[in-house]
Amino acid sequence: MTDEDRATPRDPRLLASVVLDRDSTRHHHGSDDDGLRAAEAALKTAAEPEATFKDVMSAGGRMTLGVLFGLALIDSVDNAMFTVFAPDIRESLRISSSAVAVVGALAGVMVSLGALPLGSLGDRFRRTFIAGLCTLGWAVAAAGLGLVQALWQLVIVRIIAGLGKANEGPIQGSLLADTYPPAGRGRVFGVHRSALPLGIVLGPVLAAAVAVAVPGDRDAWRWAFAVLAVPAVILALGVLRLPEPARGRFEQEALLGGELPPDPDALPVTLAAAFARLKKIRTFYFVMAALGAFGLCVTTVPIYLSLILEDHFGQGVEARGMIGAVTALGGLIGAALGGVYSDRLFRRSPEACLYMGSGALAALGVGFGIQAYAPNVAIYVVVGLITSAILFFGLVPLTLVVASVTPTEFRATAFALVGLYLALVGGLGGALVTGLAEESWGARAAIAVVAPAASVLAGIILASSAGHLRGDIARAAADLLEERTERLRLARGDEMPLLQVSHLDFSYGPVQVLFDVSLEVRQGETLALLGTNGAGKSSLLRVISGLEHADRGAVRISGRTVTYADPATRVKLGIVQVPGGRSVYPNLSVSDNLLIGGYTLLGDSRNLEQRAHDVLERFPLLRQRLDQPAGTLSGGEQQMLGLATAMLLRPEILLIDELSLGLSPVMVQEVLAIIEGLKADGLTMVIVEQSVKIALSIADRAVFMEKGQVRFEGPAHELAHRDDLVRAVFLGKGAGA
Ligand SMILES: Nc1ncnc2c1ncn2[C@@H]1O[C@H](COP(=O)(O)OP(=O)(O)OP(=O)(O)O)[C@@H](O)[C@H]1O
Repeated sequence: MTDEDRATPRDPRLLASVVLDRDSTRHHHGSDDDGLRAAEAALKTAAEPEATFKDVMSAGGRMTLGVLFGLALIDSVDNAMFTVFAPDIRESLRISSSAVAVVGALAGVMVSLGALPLGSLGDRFRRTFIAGLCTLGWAVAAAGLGLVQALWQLVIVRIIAGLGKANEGPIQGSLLADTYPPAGRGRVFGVHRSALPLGIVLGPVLAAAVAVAVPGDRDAWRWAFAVLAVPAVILALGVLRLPEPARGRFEQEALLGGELPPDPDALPVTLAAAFARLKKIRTFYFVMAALGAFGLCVTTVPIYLSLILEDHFGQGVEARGMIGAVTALGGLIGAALGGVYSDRLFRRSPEACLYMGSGALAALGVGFGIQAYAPNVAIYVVVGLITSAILFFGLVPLTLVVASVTPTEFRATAFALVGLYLALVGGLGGALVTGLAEESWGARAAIAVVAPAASVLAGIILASSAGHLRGDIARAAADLLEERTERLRLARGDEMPLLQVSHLDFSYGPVQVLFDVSLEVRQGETLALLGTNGAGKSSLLRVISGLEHADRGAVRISGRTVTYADPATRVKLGIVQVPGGRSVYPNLSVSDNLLIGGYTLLGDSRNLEQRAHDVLERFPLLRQRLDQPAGTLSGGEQQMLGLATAMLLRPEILLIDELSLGLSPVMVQEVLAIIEGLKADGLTMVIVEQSVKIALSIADRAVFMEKGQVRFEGPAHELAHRDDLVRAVFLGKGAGA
């Protein structure tokens, strides 16, 4: 037993509570806690005993991997066949070589473009349905390819084919992660990835077989693609019948001892919220940066390597295809070894698995550099076999690392981003950099410079994320545990706070302004949010109402998690914010302001007139000015109009920023009278207010914030006696309240 084992409990649930405790200690003391990382490493090993591939298959069933492998294989075969048949397609359709090349690249571009929307859909809807539909579309495109007569038709079918293929990374990746236990995921990803090199080998074989079957036919390629449509349809039907696993089920079982019951009220994750969260997962951020750099090397360099085969070794199209197929065999071996070793290393230590990936990334570019200067074809092929093996050996652990640090709610989006960075960021950059280098120095020197530089840089970036890996895994685990605690509270029928903010971190770009903020507001309560200048009060309100997205933590309304929901959804659930300052359409009349404000936020005109009529009962002053342009209202009247518009939305909880800012004392009294009326009617409110006196006169409870942290929370009358805090607000504002 190692020291690490002794220092951390073996029971996953106990471990997760260690994680939570240590995480909160880290927040309070502001220090990074090594113990947290050690705990999470043990969590991984404790939760998952070593499993044979047979165990892994019996846990998830062979069907899912079999069908998804089949899908990946026909995708790859299709690509390979398109390359092989490119000259025939060119002749049949009487189009130029460059047109065929552009169309050939089109499918790849569509894979990149389609991945993100598909990933986002995959985080919301049945992934088996999406994958099935994409494959059916793909099958239609393959059959259609056999029928095309003109370039534009070719473009359309290849666009459809590319979109169909785009499900592979995000949808199939996340399905695999949720179907097979983490202890065997490396091997599962390895098998799935090996479909790509296998397709490169089989594509030319199938093409040759069809050419033999239809001898002398210039249109043999049409038959080849039509043939491919048959297994595609069968696989599409197969994927539609696959079981849809719950998202994150293995993580839940390991940590919580069972799956969380499905949440029928779960709200869709918005892309913006997923991005905000993902970019704050440091390991993920580093992986993306590394892949951007790696893409410089891996997307365009192989094309220049192929040019070298022609220019320096005089190899024609067929020979080049053959060499491509032979070197792809290395990829098969690499993917298999990558799967076995990444599982083994991850079990031992997640960092080791990461280093395996970074070492492979770095080695690949060096391998390409050597391949570019191969003295003859034989050495070129041998080095090509090795580089192909290294590539697939390195991609598997990366997938495993990404799966382990990303929240399971948007793992498909995370997988989509991986592909996007590699292909678009790296690919476009690679085309530019390698192209410029090739023009100046020739293909060989360009490869020898660009490929090692980019891939060693990628390896270094990736390796330097190792220090964050355990902490990121631990935080993903802790978030899951916290979600479970809240769901249990809800299921038990405990009285839930109307608003709950839990362990919230938030940053503007690199600058963090909220640190582990937690607070609760009960039904009917008025909470004053006080604090020094720049303490983060407005930012907190913006995160609650969804105008900004948290780096970490949760926002719930009546126990329902809205953390990843968009502002409009939150408005519909009753979270309504009255923005600070003058927030009216100045050229529109007061009544139009009300109606438009209500319409844009509600998205329809549901009884708006009636609602406006009801709301105006409270705002007699506005009623007298209904036809007056809002811009001509005084500051206080505009503040009232903002309040009235918010009330039109029938909020469950009203968030008011800077209630009395810039108002005359008389106007303050009028606004306060309205707020008191709302309070008497039982409306729940959070009020950010500069004046402690005003705030404490209407609030039941107060929260005092300083430098992004909650310093005091308690009954309003208690805060009135905390001279230190009250003085801080006075001093912070510099003016009396
Ligand atoms: N859009 C923004 N971009 C970058 N930084 C911002 C942005 N808005 C606010 N900040 C910074 O975030 C921190 C918190 O600001 P916030 O407005 O939330 O504080 P506050 O408590 O409402 O302050 P005040 O009472 O002075 O309005 C401040 O340091 C501020 O400079």
